[in-house]
Amino acid sequence: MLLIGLTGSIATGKSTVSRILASEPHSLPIIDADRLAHAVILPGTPAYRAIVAHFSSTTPNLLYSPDEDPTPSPHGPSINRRVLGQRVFGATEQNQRDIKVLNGIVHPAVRRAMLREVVRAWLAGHWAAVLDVPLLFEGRLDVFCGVTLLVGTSPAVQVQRLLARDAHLTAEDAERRIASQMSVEKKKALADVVVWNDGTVEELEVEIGRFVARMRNGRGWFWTAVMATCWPVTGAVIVWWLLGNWLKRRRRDELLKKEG
Ligand SMILES: CC(C)(COP(=O)(O)OP(=O)(O)OC[C@H]1O[C@@H](n2cnc3c(N)ncnc32)[C@H](O)[C@@H]1O)[C@@H](O)C(=O)NCCC(=O)NCCS
Ligand SMILES: Nc1ncnc2c1ncn2[C@@H]1O[C@H](COP(=O)(O)OP(=O)(O)OP(=O)(O)O)[C@@H](O)[C@H]1O
Repeated sequence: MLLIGLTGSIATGKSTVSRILASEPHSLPIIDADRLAHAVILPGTPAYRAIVAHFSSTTPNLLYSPDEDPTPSPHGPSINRRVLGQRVFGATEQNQRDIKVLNGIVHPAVRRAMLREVVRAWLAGHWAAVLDVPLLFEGRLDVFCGVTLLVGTSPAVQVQRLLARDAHLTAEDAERRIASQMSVEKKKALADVVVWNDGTVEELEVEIGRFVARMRNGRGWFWTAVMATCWPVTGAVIVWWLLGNWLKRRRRDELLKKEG
């Protein structure tokens, strides 16, 4: 099964691309890291307890009051993600420390949940699955993907779409969220395929259709049959390919370092 690592900065169109890939004629399973990150911090989970223990005493209104809680639970009040986002996204040293702590709590749980969904997609016999992960390169999850697909927009379109979608964010909030991610230029250097999404959704659908066709054509029936029936070959190919991906990523990191 081909793992397609889908990434991009905030509001560049990952969910829109995911929707295209999930619907006819592609019908691919989508493993959405944002959705999983929300699920693993619900009341009663270990990540919830760790976040409350670390942030609640210094973050007013971190937890919803019972009458405002959008997802009431018998395990306790939900975390107000808007409030937590305001606490951790930003350029100050305190923000950097906070996001590190939050990532350290949430990311291992998300990775475990992702692995479970990948196995489920594979058992269901899909030819490919999409890992929709905003922090694919930052978390080095690209190493596990057969191909990485970056969705990009120009900065002006990105801010305009972000503010139109998330009306509660101010222009300053938007800039802070964008600033807490790797730059688009760097992501472009790390991605295998780049799709530019400054145009219409219809134009995006055509681009994605071309990308899927290329991926399908690249999968020879002979190797697919050998991999499906001969486990030692499958194991050897996976190890070989992981090593290749790791080396490719190292080369790209070195190039980026040289370019400063
Ligand atoms: C801070 C939180 C509570 C804010 O929740 P909120 O619902 O307001 O935003 P949401 O989760 O939908 O994220 C929107 C976008 O923000 C960006 N973003 C989210 N987390 C991070 C992060 N740790 N670093 C940089 N950008 C991030 C991504 O582009 C994401 O698509 C939430 O984003 C979170 O728990 N983040 C830490 C976990 C994480 O890294 N999630 C990203 C996928 S693993
Ligand atoms: N080509 C397009 N034309 C017009 N609007 C678009 C286009 N692509 C995406 N949008 C809109 O831009 C907003 C951001 O897109 P989307 O939610 O897909 O981005 P995202 O990368 O998944 O965001 P996030 O990082 O926050 O999860 C949405 O409101 C979406 O409907």
